Amino acid sequence: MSTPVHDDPPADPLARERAHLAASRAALRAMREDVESLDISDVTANWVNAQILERQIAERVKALADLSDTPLFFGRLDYLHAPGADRAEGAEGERFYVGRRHVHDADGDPMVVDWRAPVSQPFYRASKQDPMDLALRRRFGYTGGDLTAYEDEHLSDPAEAATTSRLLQQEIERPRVGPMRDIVATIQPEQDEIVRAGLAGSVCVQGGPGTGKTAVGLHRVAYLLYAHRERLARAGTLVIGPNRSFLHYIEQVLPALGELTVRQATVDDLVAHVEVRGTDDAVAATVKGDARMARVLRRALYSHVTMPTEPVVVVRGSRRWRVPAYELEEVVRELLDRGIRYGAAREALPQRIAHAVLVQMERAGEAPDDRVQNAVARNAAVKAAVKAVWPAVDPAKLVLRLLTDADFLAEHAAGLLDEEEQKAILWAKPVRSVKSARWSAADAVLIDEATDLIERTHSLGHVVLDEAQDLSPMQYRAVGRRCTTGSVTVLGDLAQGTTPWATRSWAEALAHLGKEDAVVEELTAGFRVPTDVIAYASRLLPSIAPGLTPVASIRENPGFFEIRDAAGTGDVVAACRELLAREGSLGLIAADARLPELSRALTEAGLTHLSPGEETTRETRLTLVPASLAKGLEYDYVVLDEPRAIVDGEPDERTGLRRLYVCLTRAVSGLIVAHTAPLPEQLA
Ligand SMILES: Nc1ncnc2c1ncn2[C@@H]1O[C@H](COP(=O)(O)OP(=O)(O)OP(=O)(O)O)[C@@H](O)[C@H]1O
Repeated sequence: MSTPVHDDPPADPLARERAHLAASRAALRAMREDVESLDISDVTANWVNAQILERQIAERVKALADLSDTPLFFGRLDYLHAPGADRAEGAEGERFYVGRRHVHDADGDPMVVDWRAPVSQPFYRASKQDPMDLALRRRFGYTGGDLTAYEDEHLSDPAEAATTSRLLQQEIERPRVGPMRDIVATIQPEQDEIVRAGLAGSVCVQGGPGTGKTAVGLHRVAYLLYAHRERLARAGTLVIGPNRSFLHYIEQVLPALGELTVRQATVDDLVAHVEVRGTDDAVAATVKGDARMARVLRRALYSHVTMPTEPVVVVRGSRRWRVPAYELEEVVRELLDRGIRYGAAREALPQRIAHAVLVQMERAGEAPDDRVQNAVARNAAVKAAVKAVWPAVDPAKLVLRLLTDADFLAEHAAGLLDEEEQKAILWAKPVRSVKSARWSAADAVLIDEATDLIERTHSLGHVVLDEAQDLSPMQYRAVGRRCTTGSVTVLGDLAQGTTPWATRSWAEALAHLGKEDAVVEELTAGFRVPTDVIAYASRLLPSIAPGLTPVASIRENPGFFEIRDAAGTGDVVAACRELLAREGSLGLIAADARLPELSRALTEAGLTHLSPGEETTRETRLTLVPASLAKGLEYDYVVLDEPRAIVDGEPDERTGLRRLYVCLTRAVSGLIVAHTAPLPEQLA
């Protein structure tokens, strides 16, 4: 519950602010009605244009919807001086209401300015040290859709001491239900710097659990789309997350910020050239994910190029033109040296050979034009030469051959992969075709690399890569080639890496991405996990990521934290029931292998439960979460079942402890750790 934090002076400023809210709502309604009533019959000459325009109008109407549960503005800024015309959306005013979207009155004067506009920036960044020309920053508190409170900071008044905002604190401590929500009203200065970093540069954020990495990444996309709308509309933006349930969890944040066009995908989605039906053991997957594989693939691909030994003889009319083998070789070498894609060079080769023929024709006194050159390039003899020298290669077949033909692999992996490594990735059984092969996720990444060697991958304007620490070098390369001409925001936590190939340093990761010049920022203020819980989980840090700064929780509510001896699943179910009596969502997190037993126990006890990615509602607030899917998610309360089993579920102790660190850091308001087996020594 928000309460007025301010004693209302007689003029009742709260009533005035409410009046501004009502007027802004009316103005937004008028803006929407304007768009709805647009008559496009005069301006559209044809049906296609009309369809496009209608769709744009429908989207605009949607963007102008007044969502009753999200406040139209959450802050007010009173400048000491009117901001310069170059900086402001409405330069003549000195007072601005900051909200999710721009609203103007009938004269076009701003009633609410977009949080992403330059004039809104001091709302997030101004401080007593640097008031940014603000006389007043006002935050609003809402109950339901009603404006019920406000809180002032007179940043330029030397007599007023700096305070922590109560409304901000209440917002951070609010219980969580359902999917992730936006944080526009409470973005912190260090977060805002990342959100508003320029489009040209890449940014890498290292941050412990709950420091807002995902939130920052999503708000950064929304900001970039605002600041560079046209460029990004052309080039496209993409958010990459670790799995479906995570993407479901975050998918509503951008639409809530008015951004409907951003694609969200997993790395597996990006490289889906073949159907993935197989798996690799850890050793094979690690070798396949190693950056050395890129060189193996390049060598294997270019082994198809052979130097010509025969001349090309082109017959035209009564004349024969002969390009000798040594001259063809020069052409091929020049194409190899230029470093263009395999496929592009293959396409250029016929024209190069034709050019050599044309030079001879000219020497013989003929005056051939472009049409002749094109005809020569299509000549059967030229085509046959190209096929022999620079054959077409199918990327999946190339990878298939490397994984099934020991000699072929040995030839191209020589000096790169040792014998053991080669053996690890060779398929045990012969495979007949690309279709029948049981491709693994790592294989699909290899095919993607080969595809890119042949044909350049389309590059986007901006890519946000979340939970990056789990990517293999080859996966980083796959992401990197999707933003060669754009920039990337990399978000991750080295302590939460749970793959055998997990990232050891951000410098290494950025090199694989091809973004060595990215700035690495660190976030250490924790918004999710209560102090006692994060302190407990941080005991694992020296074993899982020595050198990382532990997260400092900024939650004031100490939360609820208990470690219990459990006699069996009955006690785990009892702990769930106990926490369900409180407000908010509940996650029961357990080792993957323990899920069937726990699911049965919950059902028998009459507790309906969901799977991660399914939306919690007021009626069903319990989700049964396998440890392997807990990453990135959060619940108001968590019951953590049997830590030892979570550690033992992983191939090695360090990965196990990292998985446990992830699971321990999902709770917002409270955590019960229920164990029968002894706890790992770091936590005992
Ligand atoms: N400035 C903020 N104001 C209010 N809430 C915030 C703020 N920053 C982050 N949060 C909240 O803290 C929680 C954790 O944020 P988020 O999931 O982005 O963290 P993360 O760093 O990605 O965590 P993890 O590493 O565990 O995936 C979310 O509920 C988010 O909304």
